[in-house]
Amino acid sequence: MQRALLSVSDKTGIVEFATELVALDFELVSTGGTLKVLAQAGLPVVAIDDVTGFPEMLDGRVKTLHPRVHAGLLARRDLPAHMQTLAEHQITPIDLVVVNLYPFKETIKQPDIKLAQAIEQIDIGGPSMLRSAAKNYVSVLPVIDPTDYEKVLELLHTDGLTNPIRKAFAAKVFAHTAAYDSLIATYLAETEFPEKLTLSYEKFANLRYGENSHQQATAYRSAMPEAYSILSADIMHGKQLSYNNLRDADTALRIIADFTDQPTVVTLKHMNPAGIGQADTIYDAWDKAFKADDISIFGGIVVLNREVDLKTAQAMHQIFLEIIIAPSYTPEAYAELAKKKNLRLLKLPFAQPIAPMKDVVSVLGGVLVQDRDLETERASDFTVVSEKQPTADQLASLVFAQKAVKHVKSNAIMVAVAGQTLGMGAGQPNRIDSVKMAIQKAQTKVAFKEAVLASDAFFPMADSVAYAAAHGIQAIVEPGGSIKDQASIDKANELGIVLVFSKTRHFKH
Ligand SMILES: NC(=O)c1ncn([C@@H]2O[C@H](COP(=O)(O)O)[C@@H](O)[C@H]2O)c1NC=O
Repeated sequence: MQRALLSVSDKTGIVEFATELVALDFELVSTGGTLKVLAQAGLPVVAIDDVTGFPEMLDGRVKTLHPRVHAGLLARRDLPAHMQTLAEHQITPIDLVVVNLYPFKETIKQPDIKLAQAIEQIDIGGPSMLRSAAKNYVSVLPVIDPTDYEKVLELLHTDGLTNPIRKAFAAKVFAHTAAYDSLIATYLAETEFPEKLTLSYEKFANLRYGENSHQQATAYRSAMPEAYSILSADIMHGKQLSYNNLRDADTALRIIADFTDQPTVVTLKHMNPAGIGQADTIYDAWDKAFKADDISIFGGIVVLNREVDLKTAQAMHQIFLEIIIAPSYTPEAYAELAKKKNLRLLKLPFAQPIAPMKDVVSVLGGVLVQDRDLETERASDFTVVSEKQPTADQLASLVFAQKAVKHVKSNAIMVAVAGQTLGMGAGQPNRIDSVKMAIQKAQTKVAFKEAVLASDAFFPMADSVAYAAAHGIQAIVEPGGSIKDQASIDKANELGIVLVFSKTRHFKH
């Protein structure tokens, strides 16, 4: 007769599983709550106290932590000395361990949970048994997941528990206990940048491929998911998002989060905003965003921060788009947009701000961890450094341009008027080229005569100010901080334009 030890917090399917184990001639051993459920179902079960010779004690902190349990799990069946030791101490080997852990994650997700309550949900005995069983997987099968019960029964019935299959169960245990401990470590940590970085993510979806079709990829979601995340969005229509879609959509969500005060639309391609429009209605905001760059939007992503109405849907329907993300759609708008089979319609509430978590990027051989850039500047953060003062309209345009340029890949330049981007220079290795690109694009727009220019970082020399002024820009905002700031200020004064320092740099690499 083989022995199975069952000790589970999540009792889903345990009675059915245990019934089959009894039919397979297993002797069941169990801890308090699990024993009660099994006994109530009429199953023969030995109490853990009768195995250890000790009562479960200290409010359940010690139940299975005993040599009679762990020697029974860890003894090597192929070593006569080990089996002799078990016999000397009258310890019965354990062949199957069915354990799932105290729900620590679910506990800390609850609002207002106290540290003492969380600590009581740190499982000690369960992971210990699982680890012992997993180390000795050749002889002991650890089962951690109720969705595996059926598979385990089939393997037991068919004598299919080969060593590679047992090893896979062991690996699942160590991944699970590592993830469990990682959450505990993060929860208890007193520092944001610990000596050992342990991150806990769970498989979200296998992706068709990565950035390119020869790269495989999978999306993982944080074990503590954020509400405001592309991975939390409801895909109402269309197929699964690709790797590039997810990155682009994530960028779009980060951008629109900085524009909550008015109906706003962001169009996006290749991680850069193609256009940003703000207006009193969502249709007008769409119209401005679309007209900001009606070429780049082709095949792009649109994110809106208000309900999509029919008029806006009809306008968007004219264009080939990959994804639309909005907090809601009127039924008519949804019906209009859903006519396109391949267009993805996503729903995500925009009430929550971006969580002040860390962003992680990989480099060869490591990762870099930093705070998210959640700074946005208001007019009151600006210092006018030119002799010429901005008008109220220019100030509003400078604030809008500054918010927009933060989301453009460096070296970033944005030419805009309040409520509409007009031209962008993105990702050029020198700033003056970005200035030229942004102005060239913006010049084709009617609103250009009112346009201002924003730069994500300081101008290293006065050439950008000179070029902008020569091409009709009347006001510029940049963080300042260059040793040559004075040259830019002098140039602005010489050419009679406004120069404002925002103080905060917004590199985005
Ligand atoms: N303290 C121990 O020795 C111990 N042994 C097993 N457990 C856990 O107790 C739970 C099951 O308890 P019960 O059968 O009483 O409902 C399982 O989640 C199991 O992982 C323990 N609890 C916490 O560490």
